[in-house]
Amino acid sequence: MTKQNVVMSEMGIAVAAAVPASSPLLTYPPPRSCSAVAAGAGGAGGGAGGGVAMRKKYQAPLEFGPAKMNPWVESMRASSPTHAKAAAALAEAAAAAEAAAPGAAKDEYAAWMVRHPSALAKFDHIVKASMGKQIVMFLDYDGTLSPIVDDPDSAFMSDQMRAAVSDVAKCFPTAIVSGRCTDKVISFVRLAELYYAGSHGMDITGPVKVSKCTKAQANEVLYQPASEFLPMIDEVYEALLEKTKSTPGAKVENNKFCVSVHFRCVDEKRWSALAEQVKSVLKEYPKLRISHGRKVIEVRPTIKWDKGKALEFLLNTLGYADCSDVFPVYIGDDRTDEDAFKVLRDRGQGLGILVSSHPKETNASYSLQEPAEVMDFLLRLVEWKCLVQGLAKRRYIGVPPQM
Ligand SMILES: O=P(O)(O)OC[C@H]1O[C@H](O[C@H]2O[C@H](CO)[C@@H](O)[C@H](O)[C@H]2O)[C@H](O)[C@@H](O)[C@@H]1O
Repeated sequence: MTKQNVVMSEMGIAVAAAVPASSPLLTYPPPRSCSAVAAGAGGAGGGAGGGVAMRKKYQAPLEFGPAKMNPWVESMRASSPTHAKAAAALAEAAAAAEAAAPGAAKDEYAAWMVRHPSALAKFDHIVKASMGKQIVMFLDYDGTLSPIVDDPDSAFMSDQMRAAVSDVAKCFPTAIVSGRCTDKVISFVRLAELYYAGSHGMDITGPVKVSKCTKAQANEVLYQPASEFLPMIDEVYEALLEKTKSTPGAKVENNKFCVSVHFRCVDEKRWSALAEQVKSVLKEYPKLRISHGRKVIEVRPTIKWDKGKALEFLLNTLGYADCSDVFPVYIGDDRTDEDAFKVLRDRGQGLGILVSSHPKETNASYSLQEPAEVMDFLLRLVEWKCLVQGLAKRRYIGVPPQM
């Protein structure tokens, strides 16, 4: 097996301590009002951190000479947990901060956990809220089903995770929603029975259908709202490849309806320069915009379409438009997943679960620390569903439930 440099999930907690309480505030997403706090975590579709703005922690000031740090880089850093390589230095800084303000980071984490409790700890509460409703599962891929690694082409999910997702899909309609192109994410997940919404929801396919004539198997294409952008995306991909090839470690990934420019393996001193390279290419493409992810800048069409819209499209496709008896559960780790969390919050339906081991401003109601916890949560859902179904069957055939 290829040895991968997996991002350390526990870094978040350690690094949290490294930032003084006076550090500046995060501007994304904008702080919400106190009324949103009142909706609180734990409620179906309930809100997240509310008006309490999170500090912009984990961010040692970057030295880029006299020039100001590129705002794209700043924004990307805000959503990128620290890499294992920086662990030693940050642990040291964390210890120093802990000495300066003992317990501050722990207190902040504890306060965040009150607003975004563990979906495992609150499992009974969650399934109770879903009673009498159809659960529909939405799962992000990178950082949710697979660990974050240096090489995007090697972000494989484990066989155990695949089995858990397969079991979940037997119990509930299930979709994978990813920034990657649909073909790539299908090749990683390898489960024919799922819906896939790749390219940040711009390429939606249904479960595999077998053609009667040719016996060929293919995922049925359901919606591609950005198809007119295909030639432009190919062109900008080539331009970005050319422009960034001088930056060691930079990687450009063609995700069909969008392009990712990876910063993960680039020396942080070069991040601003790389962001400038991307910016200079995009000047020629006013119909494209950017979003940020975990050490990645994503280039995509300016159309009003995102993971939240994809979630709504899939609910409609599954026949749950305007239904009150559906309970969508969306699990994701990244900033682009916030669009989906927000849709659920605004609809007051189901719930969002953020995968993060450190405090982050989010529209999700609950949290899970890492993909391993996501797997536990999925397995518990399956177990619960089997139990409920078993009890229902016994009731139907008149067998008394066993104690
Ligand atoms: O929506 P997602 O499924 O979470 O996809 C978002 C991006 O994920 C991938 O990049 C991230 O994971 C890589 C592998 O662990 C990591 O090297 C990179 O730093 C992360 O940003 C994917 O490669 C991107 O194309 C997706 O947009």
